[in-house]
Amino acid sequence: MDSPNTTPTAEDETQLVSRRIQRLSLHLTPIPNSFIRDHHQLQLLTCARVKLSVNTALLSDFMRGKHRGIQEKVYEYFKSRPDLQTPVEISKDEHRELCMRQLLGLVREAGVRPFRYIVEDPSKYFAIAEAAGSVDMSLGIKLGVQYSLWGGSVLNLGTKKHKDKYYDVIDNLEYPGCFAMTELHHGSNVQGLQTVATFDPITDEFIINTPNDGAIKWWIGNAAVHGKFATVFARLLLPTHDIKGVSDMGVHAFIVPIRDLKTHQTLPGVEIHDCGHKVGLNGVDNGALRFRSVRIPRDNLLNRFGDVSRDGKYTSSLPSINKRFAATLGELVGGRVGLAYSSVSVLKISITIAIRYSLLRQQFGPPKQPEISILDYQSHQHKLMPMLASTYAFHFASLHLVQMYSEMKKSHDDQLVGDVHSLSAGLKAYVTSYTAKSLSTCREACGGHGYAAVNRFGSLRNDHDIFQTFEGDNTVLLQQVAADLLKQYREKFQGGTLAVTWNYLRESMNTYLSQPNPVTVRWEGEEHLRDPKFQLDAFRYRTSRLLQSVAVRLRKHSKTLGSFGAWNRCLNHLLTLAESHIESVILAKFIEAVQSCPEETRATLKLVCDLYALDRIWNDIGTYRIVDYVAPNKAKAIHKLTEYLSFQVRNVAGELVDAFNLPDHVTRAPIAMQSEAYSQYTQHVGF
Ligand SMILES: Cc1cc2nc3c(=O)[nH]c(=O)nc-3n(C[C@H](O)[C@H](O)[C@H](O)COP(=O)(O)OP(=O)(O)OC[C@H]3O[C@@H](n4cnc5c(N)ncnc54)[C@H](O)[C@@H]3O)c2cc1C
Repeated sequence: MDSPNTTPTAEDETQLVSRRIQRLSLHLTPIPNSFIRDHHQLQLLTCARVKLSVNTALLSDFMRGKHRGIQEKVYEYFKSRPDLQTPVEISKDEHRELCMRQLLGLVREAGVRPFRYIVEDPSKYFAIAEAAGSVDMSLGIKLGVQYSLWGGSVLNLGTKKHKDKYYDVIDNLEYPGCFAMTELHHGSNVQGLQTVATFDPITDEFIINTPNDGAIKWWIGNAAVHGKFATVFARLLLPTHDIKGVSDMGVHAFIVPIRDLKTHQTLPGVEIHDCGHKVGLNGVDNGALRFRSVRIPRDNLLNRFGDVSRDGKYTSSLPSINKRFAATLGELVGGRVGLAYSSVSVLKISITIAIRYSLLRQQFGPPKQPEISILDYQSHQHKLMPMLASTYAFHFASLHLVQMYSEMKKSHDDQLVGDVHSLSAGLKAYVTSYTAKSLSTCREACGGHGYAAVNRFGSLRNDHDIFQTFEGDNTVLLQQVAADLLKQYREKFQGGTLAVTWNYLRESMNTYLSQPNPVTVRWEGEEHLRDPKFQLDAFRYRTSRLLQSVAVRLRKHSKTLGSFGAWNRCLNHLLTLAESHIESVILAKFIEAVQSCPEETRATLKLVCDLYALDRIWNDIGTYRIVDYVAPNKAKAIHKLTEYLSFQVRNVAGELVDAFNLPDHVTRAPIAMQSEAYSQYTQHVGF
């Protein structure tokens, strides 16, 4: 056995190390868990750079996706225009103007036209938005407000007449616009919006009105400075001849001009204020809007899901207010898809900086020996390696989401629409929460130098933080996932079909809900623990248990508390269920990527995937232990193997971040310019 029972001598250790290197060079030959002893590990790390050989170029090719070309065009454009790069210190007003110039430059000078891809090829649109966000997150969001929110609402909620009138001027930025949904009193609860649009049959116009201060549109991107138009979400009111006088048809979207096209003066009846300096994203001009009987032509109703005729009759292909509301919001999921995708990109930048610096930075070491790299500390590996594995996992999952979204845009298949809705909500919530926490961990992993603004963690963290809230608050979105799972669960027992993402529930619910096999719960061999079937089964088992148990609890509590109260009583359980499900979807996509990647990259990706899976299982080991899905010896083996895999990933961490293929002028942090050691950093402060 490799694992000695007595304390090894220095000679034993050296032999041990050299045998180990031989074995590891044979691409991850399984090694008994007992091999790793804490006191050995530092020795191993300091004596040898044990390394799996990584084909970085091939891995990078596999990762880069089909739209890398247009992303490089974005990067190159900004590299060629240093005057358009955002300086570390900049005032709010300057940042807003710069951000607008960046967008104009990208669209008009570099000829990158995102708008056409919103419908034609969404994956290309997301690739452009991601690259723009890597240049400056404010730019990515401003671009998103213009094209995905304002432009997307016109294309997706309007009809041909709107497209004919607005397409070109949105595309070329002649008409910068806003998406005005949120109000002071209502953000997540969109059905509670109070702004009204009352039809006036005499003049054939809608009258847009803010009935009280709570209905002031708040946080509206592009409103404070640049916007000329806004898509305003308001309750459509039709005059009736009964005692009520009006009939409320629910929330609809209207195009409302807010500034004069020539003079840029605010139009009569519109009052605009600046939401002011924010925690981050100060390149985006968020504003508040109040409307005082602003008249717009009837044609300005975005009438794809509901229309009003000249004589004030309402028509819709959808039978109820709820269905129309769902269809309207359903068209807006693209924003969530984009945020999930861009959040992965932020995580890539952040982990790249942290890992490059952690490889460079040396602190302490064994007596009379050189100092070691901080990434050689087990604690550092524990902070950063599962995060690196998660970044890879999220990369594949978000690509899958983008693919599904693109298919949905083409086919409009009902089942796919439901699936994309849930998955985009879940992934957006899960990934953005994870990235937000990771940004702080990365900063801390870089010590004091991580705190220098030039090294980017501050702005990345501040700019990204709101990703957890806009386009749907994460806690609210996860509830949508849980609600969908419960719906699918009920349908399953009524013999209905399941959407693609939940298919595993039908296939294996019964297996998962039976008692765990008393033999396999004790299996602790590395081969078993690294078997994707074991890993995926463990994830799905947890989701199935959570789903079944919450369904029982909801039924019980709703008898006394009603459905709203019961939901609230089980809320934490529901959120855990949603996260668990999303984790299992992420793992399934990662396993597929391992299976489909080029042969030469498989060992590397399999290693990273195993770390992702086992780290997540270990994080939730209590759940598995409570139901005896995992016996104590197996739990211990999982823990040891997770640490060992972290160590193995550390040995290829540099190559793994290189495979993200982020040029230095995109990562920008001087501490991440590994080839030049500290020279960029010292130059930055004036040496
Ligand atoms: C920088 C920025 C830019 C924005 N841009 C735009 C824009 O261009 N256009 C636009 O229309 N809007 C925009 N928004 C608004 C944004 O979409 C909303 O902030 C978001 O939808 C959340 O709404 P809220 O702020 O009212 O939070 P709330 O809904 O009040 O939520 C507050 C807290 O309550 C919790 N909570 C709420 N409901 C529940 C529930 N059912 N269960 C459990 N917990 C709950 C949430 O988790 C959250 O922690 C922007 C916001 C910001 C900050």
